[in-house]
Amino acid sequence: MIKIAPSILSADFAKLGQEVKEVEAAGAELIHIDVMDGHFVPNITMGPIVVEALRPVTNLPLDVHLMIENPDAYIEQFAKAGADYISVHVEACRHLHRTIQLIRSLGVKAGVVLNPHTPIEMIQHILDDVDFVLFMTVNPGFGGQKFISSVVPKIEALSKIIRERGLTIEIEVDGGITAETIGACAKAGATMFVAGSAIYNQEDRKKALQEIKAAGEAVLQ
Ligand SMILES: O=C(CO)[C@H](O)[C@H](O)COP(=O)(O)O
Ligand SMILES: [Fe+2]
Repeated sequence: MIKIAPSILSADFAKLGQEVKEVEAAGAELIHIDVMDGHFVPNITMGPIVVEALRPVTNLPLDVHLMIENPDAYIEQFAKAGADYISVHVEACRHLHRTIQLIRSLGVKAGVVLNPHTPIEMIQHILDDVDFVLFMTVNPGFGGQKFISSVVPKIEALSKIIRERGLTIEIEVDGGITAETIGACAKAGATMFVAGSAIYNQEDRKKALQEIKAAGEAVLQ
């Protein structure tokens, strides 16, 4: 089962509601919202008011990817705004266990994100407490970057640990996902895929989304 989460980072911000509705109609399973603060990453994007504005526009779960310092200070605002999934970077959290508990206490699915160079050992003691793990396959901060294939063995290794420990954690992949790159990640055990430029920068978004999903499902058959 492959879930596609279009990232609105590559959408037209002047008509965000329409852009979300379009990918929902095209078959998306989640809407991915990239929150950047200009500190943790060298870019500034959107905050809770955008999540709140989009909440009534779609029935899809809102997947909020926090690329910010001190996420604890903003998690409640994002939850109240309507986030269904919130993920935080292990590199940005001083007290990761506390942060994950905070997200869950608000009734939101909690995820931890690893940058391309961050080893999976960093999260082995939080696996009992998270709903999903997000692997960055680009350095966070911008859409439209090239997929970093050296992350794939990390996905494979985590999938094996999840299986061995009998956990029910979903694996999400974010960055440079296309019909060409999704297969290796799906084969490695990922089930949720963020795609920004590969959907929103295309003339026919529905066709682009369906091709990416089909390429992911093809390797599972
Ligand atoms: O978190 C992100 C960047 O930090 C984005 O979700 C990601 O880059 C999506 O864009 P694309 O599919 O174009 O790579
Ligand atoms: Fe993201």
